[in-house]
Amino acid sequence: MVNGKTVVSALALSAAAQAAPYNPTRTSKFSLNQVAVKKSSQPNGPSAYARALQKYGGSVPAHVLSAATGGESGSATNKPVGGDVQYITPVKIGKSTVNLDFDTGSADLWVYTPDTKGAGSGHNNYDPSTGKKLSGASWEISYGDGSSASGVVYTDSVTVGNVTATSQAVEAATTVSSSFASDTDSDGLLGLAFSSINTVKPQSQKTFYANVMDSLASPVFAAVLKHNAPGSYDFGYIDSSKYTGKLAYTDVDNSQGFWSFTADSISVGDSKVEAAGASVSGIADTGTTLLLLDDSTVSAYYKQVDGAKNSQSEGGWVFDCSATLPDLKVAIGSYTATVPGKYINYAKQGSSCFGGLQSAGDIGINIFGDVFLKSQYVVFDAEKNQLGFAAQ
Ligand SMILES: Cc1noc(C)c1CN(C)Cc1cc2n(n1)CCN(c1cc(N)ncn1)C2
Repeated sequence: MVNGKTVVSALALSAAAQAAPYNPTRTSKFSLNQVAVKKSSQPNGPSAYARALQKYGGSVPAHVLSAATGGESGSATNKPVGGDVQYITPVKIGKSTVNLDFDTGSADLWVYTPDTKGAGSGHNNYDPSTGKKLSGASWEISYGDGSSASGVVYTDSVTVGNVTATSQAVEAATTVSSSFASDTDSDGLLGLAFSSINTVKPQSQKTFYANVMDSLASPVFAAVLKHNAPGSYDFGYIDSSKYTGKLAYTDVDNSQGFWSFTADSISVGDSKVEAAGASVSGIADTGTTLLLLDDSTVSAYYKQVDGAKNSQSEGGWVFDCSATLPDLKVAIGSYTATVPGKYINYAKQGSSCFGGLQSAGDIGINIFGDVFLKSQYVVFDAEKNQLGFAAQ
């Protein structure tokens, strides 16, 4: 998680495995929900076609949806790397294709170029020859784990799935910290937080989502992160084939630039673990690997795990790898999001296993990172300022 002023810590394990070369995006066929296919008095073939497909539960190809609504939509496949440490998605920028970490906790789209110092080899570079230099502009960002990057800015065409921002600010790194330089799984980040925390100076720039929102069939995107399996980022539509039950919507507080929401309670098994009756606010953050909650909630959770201990030497809560971990239930209005206990057995670490639920420490806010998000289909809606959750 990042905000313009301070850096917040996000525990993450970087056991980054080498990412296999990554095949390009395919737009996916999908069944439609929530995207009104306009009925009109004038004949509209694509609308009639989309409605017919929908009527019988068929999937509506993105190009048909586009023609029917006049709006863009598309889906890009993401892939977990390093043991669910991060999720990378192919993005076309100008004539380059790079694999980016989509991050709903920050608002800068930054990439490597051949001029990036210390980046070494192993990254796909953006070739800025297709871009237009944003004269006098610079950026500098630091993240929760102390990693950082900085550089200059171009504008260029950026395509995710088959959705294109024609003049997107592309932040070219001249310097990156060592943890990025050695992370050959990721060629940079694509920020999906609110543009208010974009770090470009003297004039902050809009995120990819902010730039395409008005051209989308529906002004939303959805994050589908999975445990150890490919998922997707869907732009401009909601794909009801990717979740069960109904989407539960909740208000977003974007005053700090984040997708911040409030959970009414958190329970382990049948007992509530947060201070009785206290609600729990936090941010939906695809760029943070783990689920970070307040100390008391985390302690109460691991109290239910035999032998769990908060180890200084191991860097957090660890337990015997054979332990059975209880599910964690997050009540959001009348909906309960359930994080399976097995997701909280995050990774083997020495003779123990390291918890996917850890203390948020002195961050001051809770971070619903990938360990939480990979149990949910999450709709991000900046027009209605709301988040939608449903079980994957
Ligand atoms: C990804 C990742 N996550 O943990 C590690 C380690 C990695 C890979 N690592 C070697 C390099 C790295 C570090 C970060 N990233 N990539 C992505 C952005 N980071 C965030 C985003 C955000 N919303 N909140 C906090 N940090 C920190």
